Amino acid sequence: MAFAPGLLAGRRVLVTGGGTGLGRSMGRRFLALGASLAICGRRGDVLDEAAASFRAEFPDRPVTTHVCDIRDAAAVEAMLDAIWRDAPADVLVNNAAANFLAQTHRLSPRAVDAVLGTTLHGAAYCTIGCGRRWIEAGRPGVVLSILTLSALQGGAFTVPSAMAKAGLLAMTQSLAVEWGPHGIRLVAIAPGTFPTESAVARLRPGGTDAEGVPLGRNGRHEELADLAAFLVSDHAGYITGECVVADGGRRFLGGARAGAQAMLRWSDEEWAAQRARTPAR
Ligand SMILES: CCCCCCCCC/C=C/C(=O)SCCNC(=O)CCNC(=O)[C@H](O)C(C)(C)COP(=O)(O)OP(=O)(O)OC[C@H]1O[C@@H](n2cnc3c(N)ncnc32)[C@H](O)[C@@H]1OP(=O)(O)O
Ligand SMILES: NC(=O)C1=CN([C@@H]2O[C@H](COP(=O)(O)OP(=O)(O)OC[C@H]3O[C@@H](n4cnc5c(N)ncnc54)[C@H](OP(=O)(O)O)[C@@H]3O)[C@@H](O)[C@H]2O)C=CC1
Repeated sequence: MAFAPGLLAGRRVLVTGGGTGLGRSMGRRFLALGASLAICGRRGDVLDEAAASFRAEFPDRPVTTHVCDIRDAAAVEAMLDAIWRDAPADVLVNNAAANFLAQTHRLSPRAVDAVLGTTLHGAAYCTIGCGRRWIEAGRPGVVLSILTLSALQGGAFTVPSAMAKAGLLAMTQSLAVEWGPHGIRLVAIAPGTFPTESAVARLRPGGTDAEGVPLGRNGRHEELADLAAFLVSDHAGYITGECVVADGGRRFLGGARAGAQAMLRWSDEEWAAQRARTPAR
């Protein structure tokens, strides 16, 4: 571990989508650094399994689970009320997101809403709900949003996701100003490829080789977790409104997202096959 073990001692962190993938890896690192953790998602069994694994590894660290569809603003408020009843959260990590590969001209309104509803609206509800509580109580706070490279450079075939993540970047920059006087920091990470079961199935039909990555490999979960821990800690106390890219240099090799060049030539059959192998959730 790269940091002093007590780096996040006494901090209460809420990670949306913290039962799987990168959210789970970040949550684990926050616990290891002394934080207590709340995780949310739509599937209670997934959250319970993650919490059991956390408790087995960190028996003295509090972990709570919250079944919550963040697309539902009232459900987000109810979750935040439940968390605050124990004690106020200090850190929010906007990690939950929805995404799939699709040709944009074929997206239905419901498909657009499915992505924007979670990735943009859900993160906005969580951020505003935490910010309002912090400001009313005169408490500081930190919001870390997990973006993607497409927030910075567009993302063909994942257009609603790119739109949503770009919106979160605008939120980060805007609220850094508006909420700065209240001692609230907003920071973001734009990860390159950090393989997770869900993202591989949805977004990398051809596998996860590191083509187009100057450093020659994909990201490791512990590298993202280290960066997240630093950014939410007091060591990053003068950083706000900033987005840190962790992509092994991929952004500088060319514009198109890895894989998009081949997708430009996919047939209708190949798109149908990709749709068929994309898990519903
Ligand atoms: C390592 C890797 C590096 C990857 C490197 C690149 C990284 C990119 C950065 C982003 C990464 C991520 O976000 S990774 C995170 C990915 N994780 C997730 O997506 C988890 C959550 N996702 C989900 O729950 C589902 O996939 C999702 C469809 C979004 C929502 O599920 P719901 O049950 O709410 O919705 P559904 O009822 O199934 O579908 C709603 C509508 O969307 C349509 N729809 C559903 N799937 C569709 C599809 N594939 N193509 C077109 N349209 C689709 C349906 O037909 C519906 O429209 P109608 O037919 O009109 O009714
Ligand atoms: N993996 C990668 O290479 C990259 C990932 N990212 C970003 O990292 C983050 C995590 O991605 P990753 O770990 O790969 O993917 P996952 O699919 O594993 O993570 C998404 C999590 O969000 C939860 N979630 C989805 N929709 C909702 C909702 N409506 N309400 C509440 N929770 C929801 C899911 O749980 P449930 O389904 O139970 O609700 C799941 O736990 C995302 O923001 C993604 O955009 C960015 C760039 C690259």
